[in-house]
Amino acid sequence: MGLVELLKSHILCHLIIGYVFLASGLLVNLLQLCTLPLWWFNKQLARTVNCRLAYCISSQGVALLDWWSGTKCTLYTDPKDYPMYGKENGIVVLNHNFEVDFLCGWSFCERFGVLGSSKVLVKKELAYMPVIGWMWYFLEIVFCKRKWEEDRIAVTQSLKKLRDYPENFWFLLFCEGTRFTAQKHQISMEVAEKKGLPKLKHHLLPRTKGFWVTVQNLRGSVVAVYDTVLNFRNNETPTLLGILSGKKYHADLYVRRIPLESIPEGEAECAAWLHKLYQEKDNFQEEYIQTGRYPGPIVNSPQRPWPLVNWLCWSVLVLYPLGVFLVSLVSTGSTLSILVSVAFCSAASLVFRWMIGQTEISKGSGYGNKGNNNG
Ligand SMILES: CC/C=C\C/C=C\C/C=C\C/C=C\C/C=C\C/C=C\CCC(=O)SCCNC(=O)CCNC(=O)[C@H](O)C(C)(C)COP(=O)(O)OP(=O)(O)OC[C@H]1O[C@@H](n2cnc3c(N)ncnc32)[C@H](O)[C@@H]1OP(=O)(O)O
Ligand SMILES: CCCCCCCCCCCCCCCC(=O)OC[C@@H](O)COP(=O)(O)O
Repeated sequence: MGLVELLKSHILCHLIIGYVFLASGLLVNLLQLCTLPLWWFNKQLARTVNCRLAYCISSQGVALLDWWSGTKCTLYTDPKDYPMYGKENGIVVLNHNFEVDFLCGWSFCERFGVLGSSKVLVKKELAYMPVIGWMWYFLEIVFCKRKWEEDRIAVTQSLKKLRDYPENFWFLLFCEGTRFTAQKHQISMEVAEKKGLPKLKHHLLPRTKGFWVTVQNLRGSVVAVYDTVLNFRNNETPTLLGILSGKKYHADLYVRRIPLESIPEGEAECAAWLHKLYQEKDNFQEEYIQTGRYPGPIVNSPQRPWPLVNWLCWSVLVLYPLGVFLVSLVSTGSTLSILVSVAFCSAASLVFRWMIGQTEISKGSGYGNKGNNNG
């Protein structure tokens, strides 16, 4: 292990990264709160400002993936569709097998200039997470309880609000509704059998209601569905802790652009369309496993320097006062103030570790397991 690798895996570096993320993130959350009065007299300006502020937070995740760990993300897509990416609104349908799939998604959003405005249908539990969850509230992210009877009205209302969004956005849908585990897969295939649907080898059976309601409510403002499949080379299953420790991975993303007008309007027809899409996704996944690649060519989608610039700026801004504070604490501080500071830092590290824990599949929800939500 070289010196740089050793340094990247050192806990002190992780604590510094965590501190920069939490301190800058909470500061941005505070700035977002200050934009509230703006919503009353210029809503579109408030939305644009919030997209820029959100970029300050989510691009730190991209900097960590692209610049700190050096993870590469390769894009397979039709070159004639490439110029449309980032220039139109799209619904992204992605497989949900990896703990860092959201970071790879963010990395692609960044490359196409839609990171600040990116949207997702996300489980309600994440709304309460400091920094990210609070940022999402101001971005008008759509939250769901994964209970259709309770979600139907709230999700529809949130989607309708996005119709006049002033920035281009990608709306991410993990239609499987939860991360893939062997047990959830077995249960969902029992459901597939009961419904007379073909079995999927690499995906859970998609939940169709969220997709249908999204397509219905965003018709006219969203132009296409991006069917996407994500995998990592060498059968790796990356973790956020691995990335934080500087471990380099190689992601391959397949993107297929499907015009929205080709998707049926009726609920049953739309659900059948989605089931067929997942059968095709399953075939792309199988092809990747067998050959190490997807159909179609690789298209170069270069990284931009802005996440790194953003990260460095925030680091200077929040590390300088910390340095000044620590020096004065050591030189003039009482034992009590030193103890209080140590306790505060320990609490902040625990919060950061808890946030990382939210990405871990082993700590995932029981949604989709037997006896839990229609399982
Ligand atoms: C060029 C590059 C392009 C792209 C780059 C890629 C990506 C970048 C894009 C954007 C990035 C943006 C942000 C990313 C950042 C962070 C996001 C991170 C993660 C958060 C994600 C989550 O939180 S996922 C969890 C929440 N989301 C969802 O659940 C969505 C899917 N779910 C639905 O749509 C659901 O329908 C619902 C949530 C709306 C409602 O849930 P409910 O459980 O009530 O669902 P249903 O009513 O649909 O389910 C009941 C039906 O399902 C059948 N059933 C029963 N058991 C099962 C089972 N085990 N598996 C499958 N189906 C089952 C049941 O029989 C019912 O059938 P019906 O026939 O009656 O419908
Ligand atoms: C320097 C920057 C550091 C960035 C690190 C950010 C810290 C962690 C942020 C956590 C962001 C939360 C996103 C995780 C989302 C996720 O993957 O949710 C899973 C859900 O889909 C399904 O849940 P489940 O049913 O439990 O599988």
